[in-house]
Amino acid sequence: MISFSQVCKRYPNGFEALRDVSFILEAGEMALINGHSGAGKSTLLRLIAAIERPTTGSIIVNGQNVGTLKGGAIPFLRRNLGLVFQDQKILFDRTVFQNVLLPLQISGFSRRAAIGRVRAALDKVGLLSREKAQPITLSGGEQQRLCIARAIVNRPSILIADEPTSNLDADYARDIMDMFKSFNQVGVTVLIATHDVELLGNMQQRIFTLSHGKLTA
Ligand SMILES: Nc1ncnc2c1ncn2[C@@H]1O[C@H](COP(=O)(O)OP(=O)(O)OP(=O)(O)O)[C@@H](O)[C@H]1O
Repeated sequence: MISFSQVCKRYPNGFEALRDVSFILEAGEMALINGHSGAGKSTLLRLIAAIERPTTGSIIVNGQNVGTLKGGAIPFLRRNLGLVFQDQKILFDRTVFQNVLLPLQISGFSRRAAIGRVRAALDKVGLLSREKAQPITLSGGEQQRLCIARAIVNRPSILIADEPTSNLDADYARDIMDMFKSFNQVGVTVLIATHDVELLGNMQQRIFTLSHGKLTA
């Protein structure tokens, strides 16, 4: 469950990116965050992952108060979060398999225990047959799938994605959205920021709209 209560985020330069934002996303729900460029979508997602801290208000993620979490507890919070953020670069000097293995190695899995999980994650995103490939040989849509495999390999209870369909054509974008829906259908809580209004037209999910840092719907 993700709960925001009267959250404000003011960056050090004084800019107020989020103002009095409150909402609850129940465990197992899926929602989209829509809004103009600069509306605060990425800021909201970064707060959930404790990449940024709220200035005021409280943010509860899986029962933990993320705003006051000590630095040492953050890796444990993130283990339960699958993050698909644009600044998480693919490692182009490693294979597809090795890219997905990395989060498990960081979590301390033995290679033997990790192999099955990596293959299961690649299978879910349709990239199992490309496990030995170099990421540079993947299409844009396949690279995005690789990022998703990397986000889900830890089997997180919450999946958060920032503009996961940007730069993809409509068919690929639909595929990626269908993938998120299928994760949600097996119980994962999913929150996706997108400004792709065309995509929103096809979605049955809850939609939060941000405008100049305020939740308007
Ligand atoms: N570290 C920062 N310091 C100062 N201002 C910031 C910082 N990060 C973001 N902002 C500002 O906060 C506002 C919200 O940014 P954010 O990236 O959350 O918007 P967004 O809705 O995700 O936009 P986009 O769709 O363009 O990615 C913007 O005006 C941005 O310039």
